[in-house]
Amino acid sequence: MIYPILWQDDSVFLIDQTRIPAEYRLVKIDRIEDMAHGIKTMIVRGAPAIGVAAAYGMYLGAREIETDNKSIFLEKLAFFGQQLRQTRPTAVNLFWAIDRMLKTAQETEGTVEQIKTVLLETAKTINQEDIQTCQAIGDKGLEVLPPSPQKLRILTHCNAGALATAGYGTALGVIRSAWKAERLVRVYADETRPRLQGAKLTAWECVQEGIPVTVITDNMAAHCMKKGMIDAVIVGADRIAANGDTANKIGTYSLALVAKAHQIPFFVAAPLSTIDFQLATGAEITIEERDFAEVYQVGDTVLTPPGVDFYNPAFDVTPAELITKIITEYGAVNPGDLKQFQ
Ligand SMILES: CSC[C@@H](O)[C@@H](O)C(=O)COP(=O)(O)O
Repeated sequence: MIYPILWQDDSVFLIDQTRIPAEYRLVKIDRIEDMAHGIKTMIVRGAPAIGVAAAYGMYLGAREIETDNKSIFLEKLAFFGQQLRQTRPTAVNLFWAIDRMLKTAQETEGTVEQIKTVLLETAKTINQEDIQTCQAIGDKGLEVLPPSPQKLRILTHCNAGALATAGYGTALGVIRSAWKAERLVRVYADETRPRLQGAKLTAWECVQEGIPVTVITDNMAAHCMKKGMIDAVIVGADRIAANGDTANKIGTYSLALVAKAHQIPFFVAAPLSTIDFQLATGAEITIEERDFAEVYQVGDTVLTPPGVDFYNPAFDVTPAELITKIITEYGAVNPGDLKQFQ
């Protein structure tokens, strides 16, 4: 099993996702600044993984605070929370984890040292819970996959796998469960421009587990569907509004449109911590815009002539009506029925 975030010898170790598949390297993180940098530069990425990393980041910040005074401690901890909140705006799990750590600190009785111990335990719990949640999503997802054909060909976008969570994955968790249940014949992985999480990370995870995987460029999906090569689409999510509108990696929306045009079921797999009930619709979701360099170059190779303008939104919002089911750890529901989880 792949675990992208490990707590060992009083430090956090992250699998450096900017290096895979060329190199498997662990980065040791001891300070909150380094965790904030790791999230911002995508050494760790994927909504649930960012949440788990932020939880450990809050503990790393907490242990740097030198005071016995609880009010001063809480004030400094809130400041560290602000630092982490500024790393990436779209994945709500980041904010969810920071808020949970702050609430735990506020509600814990005892000395500052005791609160620090409880915060470490809470970060470890968030880590463990996420692995169990993903396994539950995998099992629940299996129940709603199309009954035929027996062996499915599933298309996914970006990486919503073990690397994007504490382990097992959401969309790729359902795919893993389908593989174990002998309901899967092949994964089609969109390469996912501009950062190529599909070509690099999803393909790497599938190869690790011996799951047959075909990488296609993003603009091949409609063609593959028309040729009858795809039975279902499963993607992850970064933030889901109360009405089921779903922000996920850029390109997810067009994939949902072409799936609808070909009458192919389109599933979103995500934990409840990805649902933001404070937002009525997806129009309110903040979309991260990233460095233009991600668009104008691949590796060190510049693709475009000088004098060109660029636009680089990292996510888009798929309207709820294009989503067949949202698969959570408590079961799969119609996007309009999320309120039952509030
Ligand atoms: C289980 S991860 C779900 C999403 O976070 C994933 O699909 C995605 O869009 C990741 O984006 P990234 O920019 O790589 O963090």
